[in-house]
Amino acid sequence: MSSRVASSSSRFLPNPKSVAIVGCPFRGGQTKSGVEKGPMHLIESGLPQQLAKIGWKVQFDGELQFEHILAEDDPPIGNLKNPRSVSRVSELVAKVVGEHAKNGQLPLTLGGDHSLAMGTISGTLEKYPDACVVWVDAHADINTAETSDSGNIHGMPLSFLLGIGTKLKEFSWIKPLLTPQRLVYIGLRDVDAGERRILREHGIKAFSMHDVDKHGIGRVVEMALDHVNPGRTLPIHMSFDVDGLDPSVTPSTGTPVHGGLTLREGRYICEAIYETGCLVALDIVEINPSLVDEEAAKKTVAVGCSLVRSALGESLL
Ligand SMILES: NC(=[NH2+])NCCC[C@H](N)C(=O)O
Ligand SMILES: [Mn+2]
Ligand SMILES: [Mn+2]
Repeated sequence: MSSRVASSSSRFLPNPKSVAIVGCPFRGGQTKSGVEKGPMHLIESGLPQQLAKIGWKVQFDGELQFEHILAEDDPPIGNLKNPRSVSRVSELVAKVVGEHAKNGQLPLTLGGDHSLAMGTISGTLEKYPDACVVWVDAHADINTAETSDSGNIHGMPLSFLLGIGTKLKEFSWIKPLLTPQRLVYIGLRDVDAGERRILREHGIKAFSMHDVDKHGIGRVVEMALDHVNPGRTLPIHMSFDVDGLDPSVTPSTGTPVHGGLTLREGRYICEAIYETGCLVALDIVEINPSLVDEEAAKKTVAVGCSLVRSALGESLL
């Protein structure tokens, strides 16, 4: 079994295994405070040491500093909240993630809210223009300024990456390099009406919780990969929103939705992606330690760490 992993893992995984942790204490893509504390909780609960223990060389130089680039005056554009801050932070994240990828490291981005994926995926596509995206989430995060009811940009990163919706000069740094065939979802169960339309019109493949119940997680991951990465030859960026898991597993998150993935299903997704040997970047986002009691926050952080370890090969040693 280890030889299977070793042979396939050489395709894109850095050798020796080297991960660069990008801590992003950012909350401007949504309105609840606390999600900016997610990265430090993951770090302080021992994530770097855990990754070192499973054979990774870990670089972590402290969290990214955003204060100096946050817009002092950031009125909504249309209904978009904090648009300039979201844009500037993501642009910085894109640079940092892109540089780590070019250095041959696997960038591991700790959020922060999911608007950061505009940056992380842009950074990945700089180095790997043909990368595909596996998006694990309760939500589709593909609203445009026109379809979003909330105006929260964490519900929109994919529309920017795909170049769907009105172009805004504030976000003109984003190259819409992602194509609808290179994106696949797992775990969806709270998709807005406008988002359904977008998914349908662009033929974007999504595996909802209904599909997980019907086929089982093993088959769902296989079908998802067959869709975006049929020969397992393309690099994979996995963007994991912890609200993809059931709130009983990850209670401490800003937009929980019942009926989600079990802990094992979440970890299985991560293990299966690792097993392809194609993982080049990983995001873990939307842990908000301030929303529930301390015990539930701790539990959510511990689950976040376990997802990362699974995606970096812990269970397949
Ligand atoms: N990354 C997230 N948790 N996104 C939640 C998005 C919820 C809703 N669809 C919205 O646009 O506001
Ligand atoms: Mn979500
Ligand atoms: Mn999300």
